[in-house]
Amino acid sequence: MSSTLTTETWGERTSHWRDWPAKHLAARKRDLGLTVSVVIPARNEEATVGEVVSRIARLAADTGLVDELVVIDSDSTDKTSEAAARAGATVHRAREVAPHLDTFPGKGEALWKSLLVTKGDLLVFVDADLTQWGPHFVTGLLGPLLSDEHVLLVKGFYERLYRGTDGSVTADGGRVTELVARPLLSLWWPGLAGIVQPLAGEWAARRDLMESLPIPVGYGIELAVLLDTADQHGLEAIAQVDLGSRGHKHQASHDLALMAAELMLVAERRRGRPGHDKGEAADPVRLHQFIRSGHEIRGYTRAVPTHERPPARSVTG
Ligand SMILES: O=c1ccn([C@@H]2O[C@H](COP(=O)(O)OP(=O)(O)O[C@H]3O[C@H](CO)[C@@H](O)[C@H](O)[C@H]3O)[C@@H](O)[C@H]2O)c(=O)[nH]1
Ligand SMILES: O=C(O)[C@H](O)COP(=O)(O)O
Repeated sequence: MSSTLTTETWGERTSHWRDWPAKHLAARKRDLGLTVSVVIPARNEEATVGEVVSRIARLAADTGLVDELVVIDSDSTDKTSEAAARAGATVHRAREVAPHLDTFPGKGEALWKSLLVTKGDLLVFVDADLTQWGPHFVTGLLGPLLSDEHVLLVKGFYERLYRGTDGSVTADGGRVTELVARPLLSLWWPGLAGIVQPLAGEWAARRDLMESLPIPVGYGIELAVLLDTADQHGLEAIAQVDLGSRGHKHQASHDLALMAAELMLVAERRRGRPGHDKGEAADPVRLHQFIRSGHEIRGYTRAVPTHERPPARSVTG
């Protein structure tokens, strides 16, 4: 089945997960002699991480497509590590990986640390808070990497389900994608505007690529990797795959504002603001927010994570 996306630039680099049967991929992987690591970053995801791990572990056992299944516990205060290990993952705590390199909170940090403890030639990233998804996310993302050596980065895309507080489900998810990422790309990187889910937490990349890029420690990682890959390797290095539908645990809009600020910072740096080169820590950036309490409006600020890790290859030698 082909994807229905027909934009001129992206049409030919867009596929559907059904285009990539697991059996064919496993044979191709064997022929190429490549190994695959699936990495799941998780902070306080004890409710969902076990199911995500166990379904991918089953795919690994059934197909031989996954050589390593790793959860990076990102400073969880619940039983995420235990649930992930019980379900069959190898678990590392982000702060305990290469402790001499210090530690930062954040998803980007978890994925950067994963580069120091995994071995796969191909890396597949899957979020731990998924509620609607399937192991076809993994096979779909591997398809373009196993079929075309010029592809370095594969982004998943899907219908974004949104579960309201009353339990109703609509296709209105992806608030930061719609309100920040898409406008940023359309204004400043129109060549990338055909990426359907630029912030997708489900994506795959070659290790060589990942080890060559600076990685923002927070939620800027997806946008940074997309922009830097396009900048250094061209749009030909990027493919995307239709993965169907995806549901996940939602953050409050108020918290997503921090993510939005992180994305704007990543974009601003890559637009070349003087004195804010890639990978350089900026001055502290604070997000100003307000809470109403009775008749009072109270202002407060939160720190926006600004740090970017250097390319992993610079610390692994
Ligand atoms: O400090 C953190 C925060 C999150 N996570 C994990 O990262 C994944 C995604 O985090 P989540 O808070 O669910 O992000 P979303 O609100 O869903 O944000 C979307 O947009 C982000 C910005 O591009 C992407 O990083 C996410 O993967 C994508 O789902 C989950 O498994 C989290 O447990 C960590 O490991 N450490
Ligand atoms: O991609 C996004 O915009 C964020 O993950 C938020 O998604 P949500 O609005 O579906 O929670």
